[in-house]
Amino acid sequence: ATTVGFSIFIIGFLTQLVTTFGFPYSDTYKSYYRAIWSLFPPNLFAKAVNILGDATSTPEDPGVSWGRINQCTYREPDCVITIETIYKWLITTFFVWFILAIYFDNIIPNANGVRKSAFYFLNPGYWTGRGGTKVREGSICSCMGSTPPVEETSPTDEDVLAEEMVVKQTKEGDDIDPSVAVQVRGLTKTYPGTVNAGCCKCKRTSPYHAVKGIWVNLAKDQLFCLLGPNGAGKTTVINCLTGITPITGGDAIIYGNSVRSSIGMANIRRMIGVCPQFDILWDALTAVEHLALFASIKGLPHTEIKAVVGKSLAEVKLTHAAHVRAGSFSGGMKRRLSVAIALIGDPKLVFLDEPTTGMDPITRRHVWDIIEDAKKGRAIVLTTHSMEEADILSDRIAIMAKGKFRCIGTSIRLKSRFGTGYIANINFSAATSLPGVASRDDSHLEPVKRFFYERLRVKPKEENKSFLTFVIPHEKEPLLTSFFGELQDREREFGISDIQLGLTTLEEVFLNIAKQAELESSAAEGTLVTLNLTSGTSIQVPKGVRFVGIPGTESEENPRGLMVEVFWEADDAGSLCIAGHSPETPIPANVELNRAPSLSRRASLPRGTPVGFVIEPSQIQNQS
Ligand SMILES: Nc1ncnc2c1ncn2[C@@H]1O[C@H](COP(=O)(O)OP(=O)(O)OP(=O)(O)O)[C@@H](O)[C@H]1O
Repeated sequence: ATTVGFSIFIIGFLTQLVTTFGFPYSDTYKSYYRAIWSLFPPNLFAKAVNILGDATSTPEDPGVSWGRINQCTYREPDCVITIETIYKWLITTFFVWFILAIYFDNIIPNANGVRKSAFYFLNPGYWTGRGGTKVREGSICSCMGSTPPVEETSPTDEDVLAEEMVVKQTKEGDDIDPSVAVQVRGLTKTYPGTVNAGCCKCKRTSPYHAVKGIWVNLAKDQLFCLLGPNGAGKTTVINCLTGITPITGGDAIIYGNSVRSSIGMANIRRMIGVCPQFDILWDALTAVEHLALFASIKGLPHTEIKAVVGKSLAEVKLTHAAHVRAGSFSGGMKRRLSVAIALIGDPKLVFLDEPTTGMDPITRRHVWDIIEDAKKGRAIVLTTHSMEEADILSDRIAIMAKGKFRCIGTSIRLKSRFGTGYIANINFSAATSLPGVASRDDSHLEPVKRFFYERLRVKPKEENKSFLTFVIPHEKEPLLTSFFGELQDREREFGISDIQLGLTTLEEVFLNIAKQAELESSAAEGTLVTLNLTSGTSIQVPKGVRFVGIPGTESEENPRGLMVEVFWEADDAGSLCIAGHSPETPIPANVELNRAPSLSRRASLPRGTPVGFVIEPSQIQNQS
């Protein structure tokens, strides 16, 4: 901006200098030169100053009065322009530049690539406020704007497919269920890539398909949670639904308004509240000033603003900092203020993008209560990396990865479909587990471990002297009633103080889904990570793989070679990384071995790095 401003200043200075020396306001020059030159107001201003100078250079000169603004001074023998004409030109060019500024402001893409069509003003909807024009994205230069379409693929998950069918049916009938607040119809978003325009051609980085066709109905009075690893596309979905970034394909209908239409988007903006992922606050404004500003933007009557702001501040526990500038707030205080801004003015739809990031546990729970209360009478879309938050607040959850929904449903449904089963926690009474009382070792655990193994064929996942944790697969479900009945009857005999049975956690579901997505994409793209085996060697394995065969381990004793189970965890950024691996075990006899690399980009690997071969989990599970 500084460079542009400085350039305009230099150009203005030069053109005025040229005007002062007589160009083009004399008979020597054609009239169309003067017309073109006069389109730039500083040139006219320079000419007007010249005329005034000529009219007042000596005490005898008469000057310029209203009565003589249409007359030239005697110092101008070739009188081609008067002060009156200059006034007319200045007024006309003011309107011309003003209209052009509005026009270019509409058609030049903003920071997020949103723009209107070049002929938006020809659409009657623009003037009548009905229908509106289509919101466009990308540059007005065609070589910069074209992006390849997203490849259409059917969802592999039955619930995601069922949701898509429900939306498609209502879309065809165009009668949206009144309980639906938002209907997302095949939303796609492709970032066009960055462009470097050379003198002859455009150079661009490849486009990126951030969202690849999402179909979903979001109900009123419910909180819909979007989960997914970093880069899954959650924020992009929110940005598309709030009009921050234009959608590439599909549509979304929010309370009857399409996000593709400029008027629809204007209506949507009036009924939504947004807490963006990164706080957009003014350092110089206080908390009260922020809330009062947003309350008046949302159209709250001035008489109510003070009370509403006070209530909002109390809800997010910021009353003590009401008159403190936001620039001196801690990260957690800024998030709370952003949440309060999103909820002010009673919006019908609220987007909360990772609202509790950086909050301490007490404040976080308090904000959860606020969000829970806020569900009444509105729909909420939440993204979070906290599985606890998702579990507590969500009515429905969708897990996204690589721009697609991988699963959708209630927390219980996801846990029962994608979790490994049930978790049983067995706590032992103090008498048996306290050191020095009954036993110093953990021999009291053995009968229970045996009991679990004999009846359910499961070994403990975690153990210490006072508790055992078992993961029980779904397929053992029919045995569980009698099993736990018997365990309860023998509680005293085993020294058990407490038995807890629950579904596996949402975190486990999340990791399973993320792993599956990583596996798919690594197969397609060739993403490999190094697995350092405890035996000392290293192999490359596809990200997210569970069972992997180790090349070069075939021996007389183990003719099929050895394999390991790889354990994964999410790092702080939400990406999958290796947490460890199981001991190396012989590959079972009837596992089908496909040693051919399934990866397309082996050439990019360091030379001589062995690549583990993937063994389908179903083949291993069939063994047990
Ligand atoms: N303006 C942009 N131009 C190009 N690519 C972008 C742009 N914004 C986002 N992306 C890419 O789109 C993908 C999805 O990004 P998005 O921010 O929606 O992910 P997310 O699921 O919200 O991640 P996080 O959990 O880290 O917030 C990422 O790979 C990101 O790099």
